[in-house]
Amino acid sequence: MNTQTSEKLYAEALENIVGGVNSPSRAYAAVGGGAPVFMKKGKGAYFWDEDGNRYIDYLAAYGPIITGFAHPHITEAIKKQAERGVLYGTPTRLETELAVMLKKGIPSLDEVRFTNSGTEAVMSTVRVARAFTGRKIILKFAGSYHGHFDLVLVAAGSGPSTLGSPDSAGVTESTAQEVLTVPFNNVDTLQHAFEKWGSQIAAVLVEPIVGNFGMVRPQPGFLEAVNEIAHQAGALVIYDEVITNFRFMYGGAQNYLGVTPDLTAMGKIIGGGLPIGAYGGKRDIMDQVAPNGPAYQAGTMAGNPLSMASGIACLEVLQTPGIYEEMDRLGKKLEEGMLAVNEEKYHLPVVINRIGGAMTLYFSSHPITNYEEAKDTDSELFGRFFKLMLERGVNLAPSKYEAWFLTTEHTEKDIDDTLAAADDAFAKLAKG
Ligand SMILES: Cc1ncc(COP(=O)(O)O)c(C=O)c1O
Ligand SMILES: N[C@H](C=O)CCC(=O)O
Repeated sequence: MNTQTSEKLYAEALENIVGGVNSPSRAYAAVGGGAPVFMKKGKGAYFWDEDGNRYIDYLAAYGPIITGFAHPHITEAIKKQAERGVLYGTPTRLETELAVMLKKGIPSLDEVRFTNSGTEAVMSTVRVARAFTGRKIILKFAGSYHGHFDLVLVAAGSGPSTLGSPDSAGVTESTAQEVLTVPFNNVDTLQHAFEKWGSQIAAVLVEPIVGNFGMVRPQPGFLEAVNEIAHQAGALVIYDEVITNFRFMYGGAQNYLGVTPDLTAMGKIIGGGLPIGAYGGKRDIMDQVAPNGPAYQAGTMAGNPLSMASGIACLEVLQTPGIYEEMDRLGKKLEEGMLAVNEEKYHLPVVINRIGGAMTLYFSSHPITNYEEAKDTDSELFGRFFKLMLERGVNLAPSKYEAWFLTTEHTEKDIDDTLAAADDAFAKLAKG
């Protein structure tokens, strides 16, 4: 495969953009290095790089592109809005329209507020929880990722853990002291943390289904225990649904699992690929937010008409009957196909965690239920697998900690082609 143009563009980018990328996850540091492929255009489940190579894509831009690239309904909505102006700095009917759609999908939202990114959304929920409870400490789970504001860059997963910097430089010791980190899926340590610090904990911040040390389900009863322990101590529960909202069904992971938080942070899919974040929850808690209450949060671009129009169009597409069932069916076929071919021919240590159309393949001989187990998987094998798949025209996220996302545009043939690529890649790995 010729990737000369990507290599040239990467060299130029390195001269001008720190690390050559605008988000560290996009570098290939965790998969053996080299120039990331530079994409030029995308359509449906495929994109094409600057050298004209075509890839079946499972990155989905780290999750937002659930309807595939350049979906006609979303593209049309963006075009129409762009012609009317991209930003007004006034309220628009689009904001209420999207807010109502979010509320219909996720019934725990009495009121919402839009932001420009998932990071801002989570950051705002933390501020609101502190304002509401008058407490300082946030308890979160090791290896989860909640964006890049200071507080959540303590023991953070995804990009930070991939690059070996889960505790970012530049985060002050006093900020780090405001965070407690415990293992996911472990009620005992959660209970102990609350026994010691309970009266100072403002909120538990949790990805209800983890997407940032791979896809990891909560064990039965775990999220119920989180609610019970937190509420007993007077703390709130915040779900970070930036990855999971509208991912497995038309609603949140909270609907999918049947558990309800006090506050929810959202992002990615709800903007249809344009920058967005949102947060919401119970009315009495959300009424802490300015102009109703004393917790300030704002944004020049927040609720901008382009992101609203794109988000509305994306959620309209996701209301198509059967769409989530089909992503689940194709995801299952991909999961079972890779496991079967490996078991039959190669016997590599492969574990796949899948929920609907989102999955992670780990090179591991043990199940993955928490961050420690995700760390203890073979990074070197994953790096080689990633490159072998890329050479065979299949694009994955360049990290063993990220998810593969199916879109509404992947077809049976795409899955068959991906399975053929995986068969080939496994064969090379098995040879050593
Ligand atoms: C669970 C979770 N929370 C928050 C974020 C931050 O969102 P953004 O990158 O839009 O700031 C991400 C991803 O980046 C995420 O996966
Ligand atoms: N896993 C992260 C979000 O979901 C990756 C996004 C990024 O860091 O660019």
